[in-house]
Amino acid sequence: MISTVVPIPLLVLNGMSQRHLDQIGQRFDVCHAPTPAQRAQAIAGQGARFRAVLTIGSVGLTAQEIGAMPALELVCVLGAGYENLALDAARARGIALANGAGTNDDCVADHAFGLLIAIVRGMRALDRQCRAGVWRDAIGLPPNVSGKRLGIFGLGTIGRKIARRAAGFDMEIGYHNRSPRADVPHRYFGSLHDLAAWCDVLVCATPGGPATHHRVDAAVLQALGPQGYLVNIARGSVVDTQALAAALRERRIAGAGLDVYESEPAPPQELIHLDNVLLTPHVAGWSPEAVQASVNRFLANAEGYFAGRGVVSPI
Ligand SMILES: NC(=O)C1=CN([C@@H]2O[C@H](COP(=O)(O)OP(=O)(O)OC[C@H]3O[C@@H](n4cnc5c(N)ncnc54)[C@H](O)[C@@H]3O)[C@@H](O)[C@H]2O)C=CC1
Ligand SMILES: O=CC(=O)O
Repeated sequence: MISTVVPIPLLVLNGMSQRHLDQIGQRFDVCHAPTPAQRAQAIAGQGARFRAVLTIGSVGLTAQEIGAMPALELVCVLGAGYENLALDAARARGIALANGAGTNDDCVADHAFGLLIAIVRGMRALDRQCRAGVWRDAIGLPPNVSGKRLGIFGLGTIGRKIARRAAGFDMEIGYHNRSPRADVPHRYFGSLHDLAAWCDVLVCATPGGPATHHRVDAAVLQALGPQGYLVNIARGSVVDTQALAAALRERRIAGAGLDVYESEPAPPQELIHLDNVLLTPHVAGWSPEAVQASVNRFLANAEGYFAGRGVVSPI
């Protein structure tokens, strides 16, 4: 039987594999525009027909673009963050909003913990020294991870997954959120500065955006201290890059493991020559499993919305 249902026009702004575009294309009329030029051209030429947009946090969607799509009803982001999505403009239009909360949390928590272990145990330097024939007695021994104090800035979906992993290492766990959570046994700190002064490793797992901009500043790094480590899998904007580079250079903190940067899509020049920092290319939330789960969540959100049931994971 030939279907007479007309597929709904969907603008996809993020990079995506052909396999996933094909999966989405079975149900939607996909226009894939991952480069700035393609995006501008798609919105200028076909803006009037799109009823849905798929994007990611870093790529976002601006108020001006929303204004150029009069039929737009639904905006979804793959993954968790949505810091560059013009929420106010979308809400003012009554546009439904959804993200992929919880689709990549295990992947991010694994990655955060990988960075944590690698920086505390000094894996980067050990690897280099081992290849150069430097053996154990000639180096300073890196400390234990087990038993250390972990401070989590942003104890949400991902922060709690990091805490679960830390519990397996007998770490003491403290956290800072805007307010304490009733559903966790961990110690709450009303100030990020106090959390940093208490912990051995500070992990950032908050959203980006103005409310968290440069919350990890020179004073917080000073409180973390020369034996302290920083892990950032949240957003680059959460950490003041200049303050971090100075603290690492002057050994006012022991080390850092970073997945996200203010300067994406590249790490800052100030950091790349430093030995006490481990850098990964904003990949913490991206694994084949996590991407597939995010695509499936997008389909559940979009199909739910267009079937009149509403989205599964609203923003
Ligand atoms: N590096 C990567 O590949 C990935 C990074 N992320 C980042 O992780 C973030 C967190 O994701 P989820 O845990 O799913 O979000 P979530 O919303 O479940 O948790 C965020 C937590 O941060 C806290 N928070 C928010 N604003 C705050 C503020 N101003 N001060 C103190 N605490 C605040 C919230 O209370 C909440 O507990 C995302 O928004 C995204 O930016 C997420 C996935 C992958
Ligand atoms: O950065 C990735 C996300 O899921 O947010």
